[in-house]
Amino acid sequence: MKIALLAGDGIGNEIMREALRVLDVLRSEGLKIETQEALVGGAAYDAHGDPLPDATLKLVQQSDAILFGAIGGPQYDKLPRDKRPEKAILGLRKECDFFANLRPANVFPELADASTLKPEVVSGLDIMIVRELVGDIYFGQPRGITGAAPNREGFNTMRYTEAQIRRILHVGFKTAMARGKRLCSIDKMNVLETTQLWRDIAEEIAPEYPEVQLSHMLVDNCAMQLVRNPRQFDVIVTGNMFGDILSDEASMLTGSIGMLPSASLDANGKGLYEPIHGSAPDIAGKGVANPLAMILSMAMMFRYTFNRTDLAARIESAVRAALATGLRTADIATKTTKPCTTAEMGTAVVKAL
Ligand SMILES: NC(=O)C1=CN([C@@H]2O[C@H](COP(=O)(O)OP(=O)(O)OC[C@H]3O[C@@H](n4cnc5c(N)ncnc54)[C@H](O)[C@@H]3O)[C@@H](O)[C@H]2O)C=CC1
Ligand SMILES: CC(C)CC(=O)C(=O)O
Ligand SMILES: [Mg+2]
Repeated sequence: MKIALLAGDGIGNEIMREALRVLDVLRSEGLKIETQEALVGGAAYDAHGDPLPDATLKLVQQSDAILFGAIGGPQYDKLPRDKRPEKAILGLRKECDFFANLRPANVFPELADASTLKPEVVSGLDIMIVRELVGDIYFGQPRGITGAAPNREGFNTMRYTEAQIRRILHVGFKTAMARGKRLCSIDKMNVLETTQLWRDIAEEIAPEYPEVQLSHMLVDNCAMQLVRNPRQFDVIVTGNMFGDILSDEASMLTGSIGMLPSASLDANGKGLYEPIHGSAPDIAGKGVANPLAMILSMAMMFRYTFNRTDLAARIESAVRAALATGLRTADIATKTTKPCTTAEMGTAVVKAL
C-alpha cells in the first residue's frame, strides 16, 4: 500500500496529524504502508510558485491512494486562477480522472443531539451522495471575465458529455444496488440543457437495473427536502456543482461539516480521500478543528482502494467509541459539554482503536 500524504493548508495539517496517529496504530500491528508527503495548494505555491508542482503530481500518480487534507485561504484569493490553491485539487481530480465522488452522510447515534435538526427527524440517517467530479460548470470552457467596468461580463460554461453522465449514473445505480435500492437523481431539467440530458440518460439506463427504484428531483426541491425529511433519501446522484452544495448542506444533518468524509475514485479503484470541508481559515492554527472527517476519510480509503473493510470498520467503530465518551470538538459540542481540542479527539480515537 503506497499512500501520498497531501496535508495542504489551514486546518489540513492539524487534521492530517491526527489521521496519521491512527495509521501509526495500524502500523504498530504490522500493517505494511508506505507513506510519502508532498506540498499542495497554498503551501506549494508559497514554496515553489505552483499549487500543484510536478513532483506532487508525480507522487500522486505513483501512489495507490492519496490522503488529502484541505487547501485554500483568503491570502490566495486574488492570485491568477492557475496559481490559486483550488487549482491543485481541481487539477488532481482531472489529471487522475477521479470522477466518482462518494460523500456519505450518516448520523451516528452518539451524535444525534448535535444535528441542526431534531433527533426524531435525523436519527438513523444514512444517505450516500454520489457526485460527478470532473465535469460540469467547474471545468467547462469557455470561461472568463471580459470587457471594462462598468460593462464587464463574467461567464462560465456548464457542459457534460454523454459518456461523463453515463459513467457516474452507473456508479449511482451500482451504489443503490449495494444499499437500499433507491436512487434519486438530482437535476434542474426545467431550466438547464446539461441536466435535461442527464435525466434522459438516467431513464435510458434504468432498465439495466430493474431492482433499483429510480426517482428524479429538481435541485431546489432537494435542498428543501434534505432539511424537511432527509430520511426519504437512500442514494443521491448528481452533477459536480449541485453535489458540492447539497453535500455541505447534508453534512449539517450529521452534526457538522467536520464529520463528513469522502472518496474520489477513478475507474480502477484508485482514490483520493479527503474531508468534504475546506481549510477553515477562521479556526486554522487554533487546534480546535474536528479531525473525524479526515479520520473517516482514511477509513474509506481502506474500504474502497485496499478492500480492507475490516480496518475501515475498526476505524469507524473507534470514532463512534470516542464520541460515546462524550468528547466533542467545538463544532459538535452541546451547550453542556466543554469543547475538546483536535489532538484530544485524535487521542480518544487512538485509544479506542
Ligand atoms: N477540497 C478542499 O480542499 C476544499 C477547499 N476549500 C477552500 O477552503 C477555503 C475556506 O472555505 P470556506 O468556504 O470557509 O469553507 P470551509 O469548509 O473551510 O469552512 C466552512 C465553515 O466550517 C467550519 N469547518 C470546516 N471544517 C471544519 C472542521 N473540521 N472542524 C470544525 N469546523 C470546521 C469552518 O470553521 C467554517 O466556519 C477556501 O479557500 C475554499 O476554496 C473549500 C472546500 C473544499
Ligand atoms: C475547493 C473546491 C474546488 C471544491 C469543493 O468545494 C469541494 O469539492 O467540496
Ligand atoms: Mg465543497
